[in-house]
Amino acid sequence: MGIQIAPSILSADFANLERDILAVSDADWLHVDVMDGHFVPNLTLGLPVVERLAQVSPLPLDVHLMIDDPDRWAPRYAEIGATSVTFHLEAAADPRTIAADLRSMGARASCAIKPGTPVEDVLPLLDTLDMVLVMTVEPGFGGQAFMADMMPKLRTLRAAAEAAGRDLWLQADGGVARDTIQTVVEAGGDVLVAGSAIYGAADRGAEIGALRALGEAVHHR
Ligand SMILES: O=C(CO)[C@@H](O)[C@H](O)COP(=O)(O)O
Repeated sequence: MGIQIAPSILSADFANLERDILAVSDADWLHVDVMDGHFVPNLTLGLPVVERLAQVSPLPLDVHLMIDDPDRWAPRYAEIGATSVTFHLEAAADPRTIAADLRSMGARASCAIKPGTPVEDVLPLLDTLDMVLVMTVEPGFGGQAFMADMMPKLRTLRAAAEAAGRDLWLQADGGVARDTIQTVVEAGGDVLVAGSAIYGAADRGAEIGALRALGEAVHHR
């Protein structure tokens, strides 16, 4: 499996989402941050908008739910066409059932952990998951500084997946840019979310290409 570049539309122009989605069509996945103003101190978009994004996006939709009660809402995002649905472990009442529901609907089941959540908390769930998202900033906002001290979590997860013979996707989200992407890939990350790095670039396609080349140069799986 090669690395996947996933532009985060949190850094796009929300008045021109279709235009800004088409501007990153050289990427692999489209990362959509759903925030509810409760689980995180920011509010973005919800089901009706994501449903339309799924219809206009040429890329598979990678939905990151930063919301309370993912047990109720996560399957709804699979229903409207998300390819991956990530829920936060800290918000989930029954993560195994959420993951099973997502898989039964044909979506990739993914669980995220915030910087303060120990990686050990997600390890018992790996058999139910297709991806784990390691937050490399506090969730809520784009443009924050990358937390290199999250890399041991990626290493632990990659080692656990390999020991179990699993092709687990490992996503890193927050502060991923040209100067940090190789650190993430070396630690075992293979799905790289980048918001400000891509949307802040004058040529978004070129930035995606540059990030991919840097990541591929150190990717050994
Ligand atoms: O989930 C989040 C923030 O909570 C991210 O997806 C951000 O959108 C990443 O933005 P950058 O750090 O790449 O600017």
